[in-house]
Amino acid sequence: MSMTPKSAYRRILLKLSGEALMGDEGFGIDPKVLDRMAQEIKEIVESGVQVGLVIGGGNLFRGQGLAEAGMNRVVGDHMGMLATVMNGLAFRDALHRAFVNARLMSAIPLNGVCDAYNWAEAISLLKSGRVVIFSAGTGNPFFTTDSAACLRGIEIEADAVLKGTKVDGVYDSDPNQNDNATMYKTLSYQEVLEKELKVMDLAAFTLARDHHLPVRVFNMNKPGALKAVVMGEDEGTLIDHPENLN
Ligand SMILES: Nc1ncnc2c1ncn2[C@@H]1O[C@H](COP(=O)(O)OP(=O)(O)OP(=O)(O)O)[C@@H](O)[C@H]1O
Ligand SMILES: O=c1ccn([C@@H]2O[C@H](COP(=O)(O)O)[C@@H](O)[C@H]2O)c(=O)[nH]1
Repeated sequence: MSMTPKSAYRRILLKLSGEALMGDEGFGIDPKVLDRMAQEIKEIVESGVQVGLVIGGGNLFRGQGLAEAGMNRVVGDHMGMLATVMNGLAFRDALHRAFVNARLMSAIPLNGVCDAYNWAEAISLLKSGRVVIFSAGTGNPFFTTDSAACLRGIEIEADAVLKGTKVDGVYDSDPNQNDNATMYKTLSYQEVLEKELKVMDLAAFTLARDHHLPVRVFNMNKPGALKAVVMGEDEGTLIDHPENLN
């Protein structure tokens, strides 16, 4: 009988911060971060977990920032969505180098570059053990990749959205602004809304709440944290309905 520990999830939607892909660089992608994350994903795929992936674009472009600099917001958002395709291309390449089978889909069709988003095909690929990267967000301006993560997470019937970010979890205030910020181990969706904690934008968050999709926030820069989350360990912050929290 196998003594391999069992993972807590059958299928996950993993959201990785685009900003965290910069590593020590000021802009763009640090290959060291890509390779480390690819290895961590390889380990969980080999343990039998199906992985859908959404990557942010904050290391390259954000529509809001571009609009503040004078650009049309919709054009800026288009650039932001294309930035997530670039991150997706780099990440698929890193997964292939790590011998992980991966497919890249885009909500904005880019013939000859990657596949167009197709729900049924994504489910079939996930079932066959491929990592599926969902890029170009929702395909619409005025949204974020957190909304895309929750949307795709619901569509693929993921057990949870695992949000990899640059801090250890959700705090009572921004830990990058306040040294005395305290981290929560668990939170209900309602508490997040009442305390106005910055976990995700409201559109993403209410989508998760209304579709009973748990969200776990963890630090993607902490080696082993993703594995710990997938094995059901008490890593980061879990957000769910109160009846599902201990
Ligand atoms: N209450 C809070 N708890 C945790 N982090 C917080 C909180 N308030 C603000 N933050 C900030 O939110 C940041 C993480 O945000 P998030 O992961 O959504 O964004 P991102 O890095 O901008 O992602 P992307 O690059 O994909 O757009 C943290 O680095 C932290 O400084
Ligand atoms: O559905 C979406 C998703 C994203 N965008 C634009 O892309 C950037 C990058 O995404 P982040 O979530 O901020 O990392 C975002 O700021 C938007 O400008 C979008 O328009 N629609």
